[in-house]
Amino acid sequence: MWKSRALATKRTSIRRLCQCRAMSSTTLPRNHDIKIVEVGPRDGLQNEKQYVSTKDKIKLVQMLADAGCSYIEAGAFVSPKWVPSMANSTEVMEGLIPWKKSQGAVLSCLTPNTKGLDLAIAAGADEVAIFGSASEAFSQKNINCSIEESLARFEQVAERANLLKIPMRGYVSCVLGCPYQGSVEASQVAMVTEKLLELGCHEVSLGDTIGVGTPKTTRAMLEAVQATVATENLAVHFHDTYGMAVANVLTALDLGITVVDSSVAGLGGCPYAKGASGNVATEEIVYMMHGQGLSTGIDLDKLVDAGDFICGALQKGTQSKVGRAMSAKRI
Ligand SMILES: CC(C)(COP(=O)([O-])OP(=O)([O-])OC[C@H]1O[C@@H](n2cnc3c(N)ncnc32)[C@H](O)[C@@H]1OP(=O)([O-])[O-])[C@@H](O)C(=O)NCCC(=O)NCCSC(=O)C[C@@](C)(O)CC(=O)[O-]
Repeated sequence: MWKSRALATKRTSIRRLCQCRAMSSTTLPRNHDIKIVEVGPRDGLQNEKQYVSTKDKIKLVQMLADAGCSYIEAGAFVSPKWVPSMANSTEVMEGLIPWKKSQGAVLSCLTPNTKGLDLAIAAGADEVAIFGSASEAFSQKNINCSIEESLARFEQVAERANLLKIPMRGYVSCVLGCPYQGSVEASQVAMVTEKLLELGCHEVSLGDTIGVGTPKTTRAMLEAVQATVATENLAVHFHDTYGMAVANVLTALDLGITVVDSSVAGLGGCPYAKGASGNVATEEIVYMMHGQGLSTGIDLDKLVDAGDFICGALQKGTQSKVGRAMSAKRI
């Protein structure tokens, strides 16, 4: 009984994955089974106390692209008073322009308002991202306005981005819990996701900002969102605070979601979510996906090199178990 149910679930997941591959090829060019959005240079570094120079950020992006990362979130055009570590995003993006001409990687940046959008465009961003929240309290702390006000701000960003044909991604934070208000309703996650898609986002990334989700809560939340939103427009973004991130990614994959955000060396954390640890490490996701027979386009050895490089610059060890294991083997 259990076995046949498990088999039926597996078949449904594979069918969903195939449908998803077929659909995504009509929206965005995809050469691989899994699209990994490498968020290390932004989400990974935004919370670091240690100053990371423009030169080192540029080198990190280049090493990630060389490892095969084709989608890299390289910076954030947010208030430098709120997030000082992203203050050199213009210099980073501009420094990458000569190199970018010969590369296929899409470089994106966070843009909370039209001021951020203008700066991102001027600096040569290929894609921008607006970021909302499913939690009212987190929205106030993170971007200093209510959810409703944030959507009005994003409407202005979207109007201009759509006019200029700049692809726009959306984020919904706190999809499985909020550091300030506790539980978050899945219906609220679905509502904000739908609004961001209506504004023209090609993809919305669902963020477990404080990493409290388990496979069970992840499944329930994703199924609630999938009831109103097409699977091919969804991405997942897990922080690994309680060590559940890889299991949660696998749950999302089982539900047909093939876009995953992750951060090299498991860097990261959110300045507005105390105690939240880094994003799931890209090394872990690549290792797992390749082990599942799914392609990512990423060379794990070169990815580990990129992780070693940035950890050296930060003078700290990697948070990636795969990274640690592979480095130990090399020695
Ligand atoms: C949204 C604002 C700007 C509102 O901030 P505000 O203070 O309400 O905005 P304001 O319009 O009153 O402006 C205040 C000052 O900021 C400046 N300003 C205004 N906009 C910009 C801009 N775009 N770039 C640079 N400067 C800007 C503006 O010019 C002014 O400068 P002043 O006149 O005082 O010198 C602010 O709250 C902010 O920057 N917040 C940063 C939030 C952030 O970056 N959080 C971390 C990323 S989100 C996240 O981590 C979650 C995610 C995406 O990873 C998913 C997940 O994990 O769940």
